[in-house]
Amino acid sequence: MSATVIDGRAFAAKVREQVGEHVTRLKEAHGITPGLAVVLVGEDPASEVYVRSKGKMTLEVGMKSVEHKLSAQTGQQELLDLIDALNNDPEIHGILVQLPLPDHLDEDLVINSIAPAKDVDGFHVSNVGLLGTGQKSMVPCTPLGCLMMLRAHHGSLSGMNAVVIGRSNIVGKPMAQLLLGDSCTVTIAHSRTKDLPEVVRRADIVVAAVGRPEMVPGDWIKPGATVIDVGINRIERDGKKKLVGDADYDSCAAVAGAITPVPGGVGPMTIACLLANTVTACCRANGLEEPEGLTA
Ligand SMILES: NC(=O)C1=CN([C@@H]2O[C@H](COP(=O)(O)OP(=O)(O)OC[C@H]3O[C@@H](n4cnc5c(N)ncnc54)[C@H](OP(=O)(O)O)[C@@H]3O)[C@@H](O)[C@H]2O)C=CC1
Ligand SMILES: Nc1nc(=O)c2c([nH]1)NC[C@@H]1CN(c3ccc(C(=O)N[C@@H](CCC(=O)O)C(=O)O)cc3)C=[N+]21
Ligand SMILES: [Mg+2]
Repeated sequence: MSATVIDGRAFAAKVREQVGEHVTRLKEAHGITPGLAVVLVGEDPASEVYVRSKGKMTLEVGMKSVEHKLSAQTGQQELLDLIDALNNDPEIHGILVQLPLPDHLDEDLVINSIAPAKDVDGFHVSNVGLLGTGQKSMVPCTPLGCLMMLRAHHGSLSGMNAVVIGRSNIVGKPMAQLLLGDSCTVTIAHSRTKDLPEVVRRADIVVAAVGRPEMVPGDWIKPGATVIDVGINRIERDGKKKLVGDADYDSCAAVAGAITPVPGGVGPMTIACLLANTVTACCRANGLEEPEGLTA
């Protein structure tokens, strides 16, 4: 048996199409164009690729896209002043500050200076608290994209055993919250977890968000389980540059029931959810009914 490949690229295209329809409706019925601002500090080449692709897709769905590229030496106050200006700009509905920030900047302080209603990453402490207590919030894009694919594949997730490998604030922890919200029995594993293979073997759903190339082998996977691979790792093999996930794709696909590939899985869904969150933020800011099916 071989796994169903969950096509994140195709799924993301459908989400963007829905987002585009809402953007058209906002423009035609209300004269409003949703706007997203992306702030990039320093010149990490991988981040620049990602920021460019976000900008392109933002324009494709008809939204306004603004990029602020600041030098790696940007001071904390300068960055806070820019965020303050974006917070007060009525044409901007979503603000994303690309992480990680250079070491001299206080990431928590910067993220928490974004107006929660414009925090389309869902990283502000007030959105984290709202998500954790089951209240309406902005939901982090990567976990939201994973949840959408899981719901589409399984229908209900109720009662399933989910193991999330990784406990970061941007992926692992919010992913666990969303799975709990859908009534999974959730285990969060991390670098101190004892006997990780045994823990993973109990999972009906495995979400790998570790940042270690091909760390999860097929013999950790319960036959028929669903593997969601969040990892984006750039490696070189046989002299060629390659992008691989945190799961060893071939051996996992041989035993899993379903699996997301890298590239073409979670990554494109992350960007589609960013656009979805921007439309949601725009609707909320204007007291309009928000799109259905585009949030948790
Ligand atoms: N597709 C997408 O859209 C996105 C992809 N990513 C990718 O996802 C991956 C994870 O990102 P992120 O959450 O930011 O990473 P972090 O580095 O912030 O967190 C990694 C987590 O993995 C855990 N970990 C590390 N080594 C092991 C191990 N040997 N066994 C078990 N757990 C381990 C760490 O544990 P501990 O806490 O104990 O240190 C930590 O909790 C990366 O590859 C990143 O590039 C990230 C964001 C979006
Ligand atoms: N504030 C903030 N929010 C983020 O959401 C955020 C961030 N900072 N910092 C970096 C990580 C990483 N991330 C990715 C999103 C999409 C792809 C993506 O589209 N990947 C393509 C491949 C792209 C390629 O070829 O390089 C794919 O998987 O198919 C990758 C990585 C969002 N992040
Ligand atoms: Mg980190």
